[in-house]
Amino acid sequence: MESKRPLYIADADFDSIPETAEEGAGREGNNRRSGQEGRHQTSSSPFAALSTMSTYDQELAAARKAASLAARLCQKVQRALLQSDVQSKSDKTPVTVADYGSQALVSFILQRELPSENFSLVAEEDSGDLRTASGTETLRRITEVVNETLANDGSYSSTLSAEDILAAIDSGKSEGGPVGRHWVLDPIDGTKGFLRGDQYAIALGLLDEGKVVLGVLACPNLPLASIAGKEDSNKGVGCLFFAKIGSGTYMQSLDGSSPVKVNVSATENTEDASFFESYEAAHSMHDLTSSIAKKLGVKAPPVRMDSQAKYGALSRGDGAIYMRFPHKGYREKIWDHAAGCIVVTEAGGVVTDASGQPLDFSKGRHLNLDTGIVVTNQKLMPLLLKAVRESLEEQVSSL
Ligand SMILES: Nc1ncnc2c1ncn2[C@@H]1O[C@H](COP(=O)(O)O)[C@@H](OP(=O)(O)O)[C@H]1O
Ligand SMILES: [Mg+2]
Ligand SMILES: [Mg+2]
Ligand SMILES: [Mg+2]
Repeated sequence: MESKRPLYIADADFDSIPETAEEGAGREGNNRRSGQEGRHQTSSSPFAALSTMSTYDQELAAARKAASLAARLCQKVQRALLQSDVQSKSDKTPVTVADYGSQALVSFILQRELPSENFSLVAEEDSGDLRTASGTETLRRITEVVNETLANDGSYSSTLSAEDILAAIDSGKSEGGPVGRHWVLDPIDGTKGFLRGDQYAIALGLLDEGKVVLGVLACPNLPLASIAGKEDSNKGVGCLFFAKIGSGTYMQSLDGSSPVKVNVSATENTEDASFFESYEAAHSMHDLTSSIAKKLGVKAPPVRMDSQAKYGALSRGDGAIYMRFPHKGYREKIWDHAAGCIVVTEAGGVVTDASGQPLDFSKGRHLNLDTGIVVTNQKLMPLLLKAVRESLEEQVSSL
């Protein structure tokens, strides 16, 4: 049964946030910080900063609402996925009714909640294929599922036409860049995981003058409890991670439980540090990450997972390292990392390219990267970068 409760999340919700993730969710996992030694705790209450800072609060509330509602849409489509809901894009990657529907819904909600003449959205999908004769049925399904989701939520009285849906999707064509504010959206990150019934995420970030200032990750198939050491990690109602610059990272269940603050693993011991990587070998070189893990003495096998759910899981200490090394020639997109990056950094982690440089989200729709992306805590990063350097050198010399 779908809940009909509107998803609007007011600032007052922060009043009930418990002090730690353990308190709120009764989670397992033994490799996290014992106390709240987070960088942003300047007062006895972890929420003082949130309640006094007004910057980006409205934007964050709108982003949480948009991502939560988009997650409901995706869950509905995933439950009843039809073969006709899946298309292939010109670059041969898959796209579904849910990718388009999620993008239309998030775009609609952001524009409704935050009316602005300067609305700018950098998003993955466009309506090109939907405007062709073969896209007509897909567009009908998208329109239907978006309107059903809006009607079930009940906060808006609007019914969107097929033209409104196309326009909402195409608002995502912005080029982003270093000036002004730009929303960055991956309506379904990990479409291949979504199709397999595995992990996927709705990833929404906000850039202000080229920097990510807030991020929301809705992960409908990620359990609220730690997945560290678990075989079956696809249960429960799903998680919503959110972070605002200078205010830490919080997690709540997608059905609206109280948010809890999360922190990355504090482990300083590489042997205990399990690592995440893409499930898809085509997205990241598994042989290279295996050589890096070996140099670090990592004992556990890699945790292979689709989407930015990896950043979410890392932000709460389910594992300590995430490595991503695309095959030669691939250009990373900003929507694949913007939300995940701030979710991890606000939880005390570090995200860099393979040479240790921070990711630069100000260059347009792509990231200009040196080889790969690595993520871990501050203590482990120098060791990880050293192992990466050595493994990359060995890879070059073996050619
Ligand atoms: N050859 C490739 N190398 C690296 N990443 C790729 C790729 N082809 C697609 N991707 C990206 O990898 C993302 C999924 O990452 P992951 O492997 O962590 O699940 C995809 O996001 P979408 O699913 O939104 O298209 C897509 O942007
Ligand atoms: Mg895609
Ligand atoms: Mg993606
Ligand atoms: Mg996507």
